[in-house]
Amino acid sequence: MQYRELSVPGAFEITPKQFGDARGLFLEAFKAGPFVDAVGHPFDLQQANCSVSAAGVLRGIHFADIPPSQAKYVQCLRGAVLDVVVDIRVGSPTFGRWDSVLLDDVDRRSIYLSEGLGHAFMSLEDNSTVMYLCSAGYAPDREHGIHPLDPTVAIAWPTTTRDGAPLTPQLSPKDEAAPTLAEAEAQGLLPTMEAVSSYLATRRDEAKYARTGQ
Ligand SMILES: Cc1cn([C@H]2C[C@H](O)[C@@H](COP(=O)(O)OP(=O)(O)O[C@H]3O[C@@H](C)C(=O)[C@@H](O)[C@H]3O)O2)c(=O)[nH]c1=O
Repeated sequence: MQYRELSVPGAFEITPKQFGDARGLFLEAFKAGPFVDAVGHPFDLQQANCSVSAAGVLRGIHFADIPPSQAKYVQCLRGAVLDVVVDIRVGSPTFGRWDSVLLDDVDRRSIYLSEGLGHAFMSLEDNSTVMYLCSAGYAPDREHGIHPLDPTVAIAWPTTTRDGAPLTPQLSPKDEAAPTLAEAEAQGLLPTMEAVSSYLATRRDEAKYARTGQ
């Protein structure tokens, strides 16, 4: 299992080792040790989600108020999605930057997004099945969105499926009505880098105390 930090700090691509045999294959989908080594504190599992999406479905860009926000460890069990992380932390040196990982049933990668980051994905084929672990329970009143087609963020969403068929983005009414990044910032909805850093420092201190007693 290999962790690679993306160009948005706090987000990682995780590539598992797959063991194929006559029966099929096996892989470790999540492991606590490598996670702590890469991220600096344990993953606090509070909820696991699953969504199934037709080709072209575009979910996000979503984020939750901090503290505690909601960190996510995402994988695609069937089909393929382009999974995107957006730096929406006001004061971050990489504010507004996005990065992506192809999650599919071939390489079976995961992406981890720490607290305070924006998350979105587009399904690249029918029935793409995404499973993700969350560090906090769903709190609808604390969830927010940014329009995934905001031209300032300018995410390069795929225009075709893996087979080359054209894709039309399909958004929920809630995501269609979401503000741009600039509007969300003006409305005071975005997390600050300071709040994120302070929350993560507490998580790391707690983890160190649990390990060493000091
Ligand atoms: C996210 C969520 C939704 N729901 C319900 C609310 C609603 O009726 C239905 C669909 O919700 P949404 O339209 O918000 O689903 P969706 O657009 O798939 O939202 C998800 O998008 C991705 C990108 C994320 O990062 C997730 O955290 C989550 O925000 O499911 C829950 O009961 N629990 C949950 O944790």
